[in-house]
Amino acid sequence: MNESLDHVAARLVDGRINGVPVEDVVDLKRIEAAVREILIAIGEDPEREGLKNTPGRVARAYAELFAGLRVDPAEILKTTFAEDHEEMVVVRDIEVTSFCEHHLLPFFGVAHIGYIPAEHGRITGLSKLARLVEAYSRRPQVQERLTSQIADQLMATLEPRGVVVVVECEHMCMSMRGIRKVGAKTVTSAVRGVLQRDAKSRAEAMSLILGR
Ligand SMILES: Nc1nc2c(ncn2[C@@H]2O[C@H](COP(=O)(O)OP(=O)(O)OP(=O)(O)O)[C@@H](O)[C@H]2O)c(=O)[nH]1
Ligand SMILES: [Zn+2]
Repeated sequence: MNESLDHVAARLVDGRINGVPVEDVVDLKRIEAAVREILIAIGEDPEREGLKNTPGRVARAYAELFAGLRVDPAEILKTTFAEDHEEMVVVRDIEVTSFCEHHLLPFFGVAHIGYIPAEHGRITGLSKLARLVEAYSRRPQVQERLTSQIADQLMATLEPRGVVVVVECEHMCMSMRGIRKVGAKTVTSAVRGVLQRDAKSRAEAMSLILGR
């Protein structure tokens, strides 16, 4: 299987995800067999008209939904620009759709990312922040890890003065089943560098991020 997809806005087009054949992204046959087994186990008939093509569909959907596992997030941040901007850059409301690794049910919401470039440092293209979110969310996840992985990758690759990441999501495993609390939002944050040390900068970052 391919180690890496060249970018992450994973979409299945003509049997390919970002140009990579779908069978190189996941083991389609294995997923198909497993889904067929699940259908039998829940008491369904996998041969009936409506379900006949379901194992194949699920396999192709999983290739798209878990494509982040084949992406090297450091690659995404390779294109940078030298810029003397030593103030906060914030991209707010980046859509998140991911899968809780405990139940393989979706969680979804938004991520907000802020960073302060280093003195005479480098900035990244704004879309790369959203691509980073995609790379880490298109895999089995927990929200806390998603949040800290984004922050840590930005620190490691861009070497900024500070980073803050806030993720707000609703988890289907809490609303569709189990405790069944629809609308409960989980908010996680990861703060790194100067923003961790300096309460005033952190407060400014948070007010920009939360838009209040
Ligand atoms: N910390 C954290 N927990 C999560 C996340 N997604 C799902 N969970 C929780 O993972 C836990 C798994 O708990 P278990 O007791 O092993 O599983 P369960 O019996 O299905 O739990 P219930 O959901 O309480 O019915 C649940 O409390 C979920 O709410 C996440 O992103 N972060
Ligand atoms: Zn869950």
